[in-house]
Amino acid sequence: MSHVSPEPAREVLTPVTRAGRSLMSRKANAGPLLADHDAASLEALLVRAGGTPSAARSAAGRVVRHVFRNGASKLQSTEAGSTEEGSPEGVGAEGVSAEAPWDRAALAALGIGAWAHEALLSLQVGVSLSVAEVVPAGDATLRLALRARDGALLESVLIPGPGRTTLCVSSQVGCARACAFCETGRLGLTRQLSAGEMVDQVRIAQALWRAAPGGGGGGKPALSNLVFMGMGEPFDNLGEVGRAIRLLTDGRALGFAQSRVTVSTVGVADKIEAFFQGVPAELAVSLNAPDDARRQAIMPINTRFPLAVLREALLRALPPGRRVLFEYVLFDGFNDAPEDADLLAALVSGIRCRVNVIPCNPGPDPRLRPPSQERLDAFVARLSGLGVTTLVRRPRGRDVGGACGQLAGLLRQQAEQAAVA
Ligand SMILES: C[S@@+](CC[C@H](N)C(=O)[O-])C[C@H]1O[C@@H](n2cnc3c(N)ncnc32)[C@H](O)[C@@H]1O
Ligand code: SF4
Repeated sequence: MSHVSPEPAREVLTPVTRAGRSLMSRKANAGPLLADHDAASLEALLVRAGGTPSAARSAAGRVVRHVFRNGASKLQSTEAGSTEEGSPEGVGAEGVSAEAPWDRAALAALGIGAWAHEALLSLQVGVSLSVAEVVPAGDATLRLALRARDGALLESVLIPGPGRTTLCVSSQVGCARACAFCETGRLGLTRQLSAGEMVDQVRIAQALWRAAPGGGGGGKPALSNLVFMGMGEPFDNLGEVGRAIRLLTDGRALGFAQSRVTVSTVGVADKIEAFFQGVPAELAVSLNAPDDARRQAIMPINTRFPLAVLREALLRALPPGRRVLFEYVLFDGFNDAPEDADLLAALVSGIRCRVNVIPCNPGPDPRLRPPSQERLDAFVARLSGLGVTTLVRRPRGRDVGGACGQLAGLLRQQAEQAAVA
């Protein structure tokens, strides 16, 4: 558990670019968020405020139910069709408003004593992000550009499916890991997101989806699945990611099933054990190459954690009955030969897993292109033939820059405008 901090960070990690230059100030922020807490850290806060452990636990439980479960039904998107920066067709929202009442009377009505009121009312319960842009793709995917209280821009992607609706959540603004094929990696790291900012991506998406024609109760499946596969490397922000997921999966709060929440890591091997011990979610690991030489060429993380180290860490930490989802982005002529499927099968052998094969989306390096359908089919057939459970992840939202590895759009526009000015 050493990497999963029990307390919300009062100040996020120093925001720096890859060049080490400070980009963002959080001074403008209007105070700590209730959603930065899970029930356990809220309980600890209430003990510090003078409550007994049992009174604090009971009050924390009532508060998370009031704000995140009962309050969720009151969250609404406002002004459909109008956004801060434009009026996309279909779903649109200026913001998300009308949360649960939050004052002394509301707390008293919950049976929470006056001893806890000041500490609780110092926390903001409103959604901390505003909707900057909602961009619908041709395949019904929605790319959501969201603005934090300090002006930082981040993106989430809502992916409706026939049987389920999934939200792709960001864990950082940018990413420090610099994978050659990923637009987010090209940005460098701007700053960490807090747990509350991750929870608020979900709260906003839920409200927008409910308001969408046919969304939510209107016949389309409700938002039920979360994948931490948006901007950023979740294991580089594991304390906040863990706290967000504990709140998201708390039955009194947002109530997502652990089996429907997946965290994807680039392969930060020394945090895998902490993940399994402290985060109630499934694990995905991005492999993307079948040997060290090629992985190193496109993923700088491989220098620190080569494939053998990653494999060893997984074998050691994977709890009984659990399995890993391996992600393998397929690049034409680079890692998609039949012999590469053989190497990949050997790499994952002995690990309970599935492999998700992902045809590459256009990214920063024009030399990395998706394979032909024939090569994709041949690779999948070869891997499956070796006994590896293999699925193909079809690109969603590619036409609006919302597919895997493409999230960076608004941030890059902003940087380009700043360069011109
Ligand atoms: C954007 S990452 C975020 C999560 C985490 N940082 C990671 O790398 O696993 C989510 C997934 O997108 C994949 N990805 C990145 N760039 C891509 C691209 N251009 N085409 C297809 N998938 C890509 C990554 O390999 C990873 O499996
Ligand atoms: S693939 Fe993941 S780890 Fe690599 S740069 Fe993109 S977001 Fe970061």
